[in-house]
Amino acid sequence: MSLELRGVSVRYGSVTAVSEVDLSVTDGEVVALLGPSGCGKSTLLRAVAGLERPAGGRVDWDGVDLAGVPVHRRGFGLVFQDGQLFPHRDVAGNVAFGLRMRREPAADRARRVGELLELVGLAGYERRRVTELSGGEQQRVALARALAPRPRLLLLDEPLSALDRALREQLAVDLARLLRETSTTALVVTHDHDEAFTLADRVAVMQRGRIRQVGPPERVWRRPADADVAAFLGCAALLPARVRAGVADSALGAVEVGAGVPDGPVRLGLRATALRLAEAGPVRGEVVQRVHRRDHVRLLVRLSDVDAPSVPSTVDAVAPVVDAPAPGQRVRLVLDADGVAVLPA
Ligand SMILES: Nc1ncnc2c1ncn2[C@@H]1O[C@H](COP(=O)(O)OP(=O)(O)OP(=O)(O)O)[C@@H](O)[C@H]1O
Repeated sequence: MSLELRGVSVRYGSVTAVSEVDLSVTDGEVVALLGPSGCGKSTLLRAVAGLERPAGGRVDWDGVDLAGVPVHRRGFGLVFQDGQLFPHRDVAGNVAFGLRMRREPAADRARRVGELLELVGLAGYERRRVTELSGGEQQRVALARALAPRPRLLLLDEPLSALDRALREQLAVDLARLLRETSTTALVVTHDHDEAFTLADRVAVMQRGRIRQVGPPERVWRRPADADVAAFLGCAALLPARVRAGVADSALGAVEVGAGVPDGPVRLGLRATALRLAEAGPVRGEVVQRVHRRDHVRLLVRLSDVDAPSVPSTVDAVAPVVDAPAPGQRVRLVLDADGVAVLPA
C-alpha cells in the first residue's frame, strides 16, 4: 500500500509547474508538501489524484502505473481548501456521498456516517444544513466525507488555510490525531510550516517545481539542505561557523548544535529567535526597534563590535515581555540553540 512518484513532471503550455519529482508515501504515513505559493505543490497533488496528466514520469500505486486510471477509480480521497460541500444536501448526505456511489445499503451508510461524525467531533450533526455550519465545521464534514469510503490514500490541498489562525492550530492538532487513529496514508499540501510539522511524519520542501529536501520535520527544521530551503524555513541570515564536538563556534559566539553534526565548517541559519537577551552574553549591540508579540518581544539590534564581513550589521533578537529594553538601550545577546539551524558550509 504505497504511492511512488518517479521523475514526475507537469507542464501547462510552456510553464513547467512540476519538474522531475521523486517521492514516496508508505502505508500509514503522512507526508506534507511544503512550499511557497506557486511552487507547484497543488499541481503535484492534482497529478497524483489524476486531475492532471504528467508530461513525464510515473505515478505508481503498489507498483502499478496509474496513468490510465481515471480519478474516480484511483480509490483516493480528496479534500480542498474550501471543502466544496454539496450545499443542497445535509451533513449526513454529504458524508454518505461516496458510500452512496458505491451503492452501500442505507443502514451501513447511516452507521458509517455516525462513526465518521463522531471521529471528526460532530456527533449528532447528521440533519444539519451545511450552509449553516462554521468554516471549521464545514472542513470537518469535508474530511468525514473523504474518509467515509476508506480511501487508500487521502489527498489534502491546504485543508485548513481558509480558517482563522486559532481554529487552524486547533484543527491541525485534531487532524493529526485523526490521521493517526485511522492509520490513514496521506499527502497534504500546505504553505504553513507549523501545519506541515504538526501533521506530517515527513516533510517534502518544494521550490520552483522541484523537491529540494525530504525528511522528518525536526531534521528538515534543524538541518535545511541549502540556503534556499533555510530561507523558506525562516533563517534570515547565514553565519559561517566551525563545529567541534557538537558545538559551533562563530563570530557571534558558541552554540550547541548536537553530537550528530560532524566536526568541520558549517553555516548557521539564524531565525528571528537565534539571539536572546543575556546579561553576560558575548554579543553587544544597541536596540533599534522593539515589537511586542503575544508571548515575547522582538528586537532589532545594531551590533557594536563585530566587524567580520560575514556578520550582518543588524540582527533580530528575543527579549522577555517584562522589562524589555527600549530603542537606544545597549544590550548583550547570546545565541540560542533553538533558533539556529545548521547547513553545509
Ligand atoms: N491551469 C493552469 N494553467 C496554467 N498555469 C498554471 C495552471 N495551474 C497552475 N499553473 C501555474 O503552475 C505553477 C504552480 O502552480 P500551483 O498551483 O501548483 O502552485 P502551488 O504551490 O500549489 O501554489 P498555491 O499555494 O498558490 O496554490 C504556477 O506558476 C502557476 O501559475
